[in-house]
This record gives sequence, structure tokens and C-alpha cells, in this order.
Amino acid sequence: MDGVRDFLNQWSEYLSSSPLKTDSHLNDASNEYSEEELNIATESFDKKCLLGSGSFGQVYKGTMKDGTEVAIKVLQVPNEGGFEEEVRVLSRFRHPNLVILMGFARHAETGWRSLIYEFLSGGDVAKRIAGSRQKKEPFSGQLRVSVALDAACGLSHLHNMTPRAFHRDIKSQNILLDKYGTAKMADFGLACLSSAPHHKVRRVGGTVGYACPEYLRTGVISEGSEVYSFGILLLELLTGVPPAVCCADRPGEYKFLVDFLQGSQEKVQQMLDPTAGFSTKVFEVLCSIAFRCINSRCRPLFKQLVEELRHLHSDAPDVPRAAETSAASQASVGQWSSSALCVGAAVEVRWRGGNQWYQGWILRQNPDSTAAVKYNDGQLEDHVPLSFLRLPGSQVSPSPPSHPTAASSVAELPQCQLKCVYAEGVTDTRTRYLIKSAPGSSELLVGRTAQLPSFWDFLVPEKELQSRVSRKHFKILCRQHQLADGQNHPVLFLQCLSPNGLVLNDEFLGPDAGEKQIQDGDTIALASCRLDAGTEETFSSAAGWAVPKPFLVFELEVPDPKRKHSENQQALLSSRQQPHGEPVQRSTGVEVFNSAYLPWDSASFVLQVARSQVISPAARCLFLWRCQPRAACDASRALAFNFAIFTDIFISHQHTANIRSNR
Ligand SMILES: Nc1ncnc2c1ncn2[C@@H]1O[C@H](COP(=O)(O)OP(=O)(O)OP(=O)(O)O)[C@@H](O)[C@H]1O
Repeated sequence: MDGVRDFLNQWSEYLSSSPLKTDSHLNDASNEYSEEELNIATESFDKKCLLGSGSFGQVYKGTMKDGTEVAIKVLQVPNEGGFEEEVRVLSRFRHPNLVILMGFARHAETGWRSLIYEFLSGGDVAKRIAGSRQKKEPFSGQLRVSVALDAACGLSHLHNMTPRAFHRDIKSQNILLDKYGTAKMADFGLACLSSAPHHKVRRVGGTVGYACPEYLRTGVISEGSEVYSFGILLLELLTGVPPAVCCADRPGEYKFLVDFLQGSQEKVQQMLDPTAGFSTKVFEVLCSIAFRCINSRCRPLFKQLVEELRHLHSDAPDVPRAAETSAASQASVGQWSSSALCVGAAVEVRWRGGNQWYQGWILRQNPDSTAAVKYNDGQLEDHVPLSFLRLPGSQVSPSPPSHPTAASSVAELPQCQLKCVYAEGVTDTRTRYLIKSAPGSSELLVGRTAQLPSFWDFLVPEKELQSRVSRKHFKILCRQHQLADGQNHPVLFLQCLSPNGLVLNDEFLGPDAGEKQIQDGDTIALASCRLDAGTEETFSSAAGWAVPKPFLVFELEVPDPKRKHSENQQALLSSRQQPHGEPVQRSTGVEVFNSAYLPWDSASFVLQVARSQVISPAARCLFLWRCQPRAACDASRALAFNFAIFTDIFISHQHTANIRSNR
């Protein structure tokens, strides 16, 4: 009997010290690494090895004792983080487009678990899109097609095995690129195995914007619901904007990309990520595939998607395989061998009419060794020969008639001023604050350190909003620009200096937007958004859609150079000396001031005003912001607007009454 007790005691001791005490069932499926090995690989999980954080823990880069580079995901709540699911699924499926799980480890003291993957140095697709939009690192249309094909291959493999696997969290963050640009599906924490084509899950999981509505409603996952998420991914690759963003003013609520696009190819085209340089054909095919994926009536299977994407990929001669388009090497076809001249690169372009060079960036590489170039002033030129391109920083030359750009010389700023026409939460009529150009200066700088603190305290009393104003937020400068008469004339430019961006008229500009030509009457607004991918209002950076709500709006006033100096002075002075509450007279007949609010709730009136030309450009612009710029012209959409959001439009009672009686 004692012998038996001893044996049981020894067995129990062995179990408590043995690494096989738990997760032993996983040892058959995958390699187990010791905690010690991971400590050595990551220098005890040193901060410098941190690659990023997900919902369930951190991911570190490590080098194993054999020299292999790995990514180690530490799950602090292994059950929630899908530790077991990930080991089971990933160990079972081996495919070039699925990330390799090398093993797992257990942390004895904390109970945490780690997953050890092959290290993929090309970053995830979400980061690559953001990097491309910010012109930090190119992510060309060609590479995006290749990524879509790779992801579809990996997913098709999962759905054509028995049992099949449902990934359940297909999104741009979960697709990683290796150093050659090959994409691999990653993050199988929500994945599940099933031998049936449909699988009812106990808990619906996924990511807002990507998750299929039918799956969210029923909890039943199918290949179709995975294809839906894949379609959303394609739209993200096309537009460069995330599929859902939080509403800044309604926490917990989202705006969805698909709701805005409404299946319209035209809208996708308007929002197309300009840094991708998609050819028309690639855009059209990709867009039609995306819309089929999200349409429950004509959803393709992954197998079909692979065929179509492979066809698109091989059909376009200018689409090199991902392996050849490593982000790092930016190697390319034909004469596109210069690593610096890649899509997204800033360049100077020789104007064909002369010897001057103008600044812009490469929008697309054409197979005939020419490029499509977007100039900093927004103009586009296609088929520019390589010999007409050079890297910036070379000698500067004056502007041509049609391309006044950053390459032309800076001149003395003419007399001008910025008049505050709207400040959120400030009802005092003194909001008509002015920022004036200093005589003889070359620029007018606006920002927290450029004006007195009292200026900002008054105009932006809310501290949270004030923090959105950068120390140097934007500047206005002047360049000499040769007009058709052959004479040089001063032309004003606006340059955004802040990562928070700004809104020029109804266009959102980030710090990388370059210099934009501006003129008298233009409005410059500061709005509550940042350019970082994935944060609130990121949509705003795309094609003018959903321009974020401004909290401070300035109108530019530039005196007419043909008027006498004294008249200009008088004009500037009189606009400044408006007594409180007295409206600023506009030539078209509607008076605008900020102490009277629109007094009624008629949607048709709202429509009428939005369409009319009778209010000043500043108020009109403000009005359009309130009801979303493009939609304002669209009767059916405008009617749906809630009147409440228009209550701070500055229109006098008298004139709204006139408009009303004219209806
Ligand atoms: N195998 C890998 N190689 C290189 N980087 C990786 C690897 N796996 C993950 N990463 C990086 O680590 C970071 C965190 O990844 P993780 O999967 O934990 O989070 P996520 O997918 O961004 O978010 P969530 O888990 O909340 O969906 C990401 O930036 C990802 O790119």
C-alpha cells in the first residue's frame, strides 16, 4: 500500500514540475519552447524588441539560439486570446500564404502563453496602406493586387481542406508581408475548425467594419461570410481608408465605408488611394470583385477569387510578382530600376515647354518607362519620360504658367489677413478675430506658438480642442508666378504643417499635401481629426468625403492689388470695425453674422440654402460642412439631414425670412 502511495506522490510531484502538466495535448501538434529560450531570444522581452500590441498582448521580435528571427506573441489571457485555437489550426495547415507557427511556450509564474511565428519583416497591410498614404513607404497598386491574390490563396486553402477552417477575423491588420512582398494570413485566435460548410459559433467575434452582417445577426459563419470580409479588404486596398471609423461626436457609433459607397464604382473611383497608382483596368476589375464579395446574392467562393485575381495579376504586364516588388528594394520592370524613383516618391519634373523643373510625386509607373506625375499644385501629367524626372533638392527654377509650385521662388507676402468666421463654443461676435500679415515678411504663420496664448484661449476655449492646434499649424506664403502676360505675379500658397491636418474650403489637407494655391475668400479650417490610420475620422483624408467637423474657420482676405492702397486699407478696416451683432453685408443679399441662429426645421429650406448662391462663400462652406460636402447637392440625401446639426449657421432672421417667403 505504501508503495502505491509513494508512487502516487512521486507521480504528483512529477506532474507539478513537469512542463507537460497542461497543454500537453498540444505537444503533438506543435513544438514547445521553454520560457528561458524566449527570454534569451528577446533579451528578457526588452522594449526595443516590441513589434506592436494587439487586443490580447504584445508581439516581440526575437532571435532564437539557431539564429532564426521570430515574432513572439505573448498572450496574457490565453483563453480569451485564442491560444489553443491558434495552435490547433495553424499547426494543421501548411501553406505559403499562411504564417508559420513555429511553436508555443508557457510562462510558469504568470500563466501566460506565447506563440512563436516566423518573422515577417514587410509589416501588416494596414500599416503599409497608412505608410503609403503618408508617402513614407510605397505600396503600389501592383503590390496590392498581389497581396489580395496571396490572401485569397491562403484563405482558399483553409476552405478547401477537410475539416475546413474559418479564420473569422480577416482584416488588413491580420495580413502580413514577408521581405519579398508575399502576403500571409496571420492571427488565428478566432479561427475554428468545422467539417460542415456552415458553423454556428458560441460567441460572435470579429472586427467592426469587416464582419459580415449576416454572420453578426445569426452567429453562423460560412465561406460566404469570410468572402464578405475579403471584399471589404479589397475596398480598403483600393481606397486606402479603413472600413469603419468611430464618430467623433457619438462615441461607440461608427461610420461605415460600405454605407457611403453604396455599391457605386464611381464613388470608389473618387476615393481611390492616389498613392497606389492603380491602372483603370485594375481598378475596375478589383472594384467589381469587391462589390460581388459583399453582395450576398452573387458572392464568389475563394477558389473563384483566386482564379480571377490570378488572371488580373498575370494579365497586366506591369504587375510584377510580389516577390519581385519587395518594398525594401522597390525593384521594378523595364527601366524602373532606380530604387529612388518609385511610386509615391517626391520628384522634380521638367516641364516639356521649357527647362524649368517643378515639384510633384510619382503616381504611377508605366510599363513604357514613363510615369504619371501629380504636381504639388494638384495637376496631373501622364507619360512623363524618365529623362524628365529627377530627385528633389537640385537647382530651383521659376514657375511655368500652369505649374506654380514649391520650386518657384518665395516672394514678399502681400498684405492679407485671416478673419475668424467661426469658432466652436464661442458665441461672442468678437470671433471675427484677425491674423494679419506683417509688412515685409515672407510668410504668415498660424499656430499655438505663432499667436499669443490669449488669442487661442479666446477662440478655442476647450482645452481638448486647443490641443488639436499644433505649435505651427499652417503657413501662407507667396511665390512669383508667371501669368499668360509673361509678367510675374504674386500667388499665395497654403502649406499645412500639422499632423492634425486642416480643411481648405471642402478639401482635407495633411502635412504631406504640399503647397496649395489659395485666393481671397478661401476658407481654412481646423478640424478634430488626425491623419493616423485607424483613428477617428480617417475617412476625411480620402477624396474629400466626410470632411471632419471644423472647430475654427478662417476666411482669407487679400486686397485687390488693382485697388488703391487707401481703398484696401479702408476695406480691411471696415471689415474689422463691425459693431457687435451687426451683420457683415454680402454683395449677394444674405447677411451673415453669428448671433442669430437658423430658426426653423424645414429640410427643404436646408436644401434650398445649400443649393443657393445667395450666402457668402464662408457661410456656404460652413453649411456644406454641416451637411457633408458632396451630399449637399443631392436632394434625397440632403432631406435626410437632421436639422439639429445646422443650428449654428450664421444667417440673419431677416434674410432667412426672405428666402422662406420666396419659396
Ligand atoms: N509574424 C509576425 N512578424 C512580424 N510582425 C508581426 C508578426 N505577427 C504580428 N506582428 C506585428 O505585431 C503587431 C501586433 O499584432 P497582433 O496580431 O497582436 O495584433 P493586431 O492583429 O494588430 O490586433 P488584434 O490582435 O487586436 O486584432 C502588429 O503590428 C503586427 O504587424
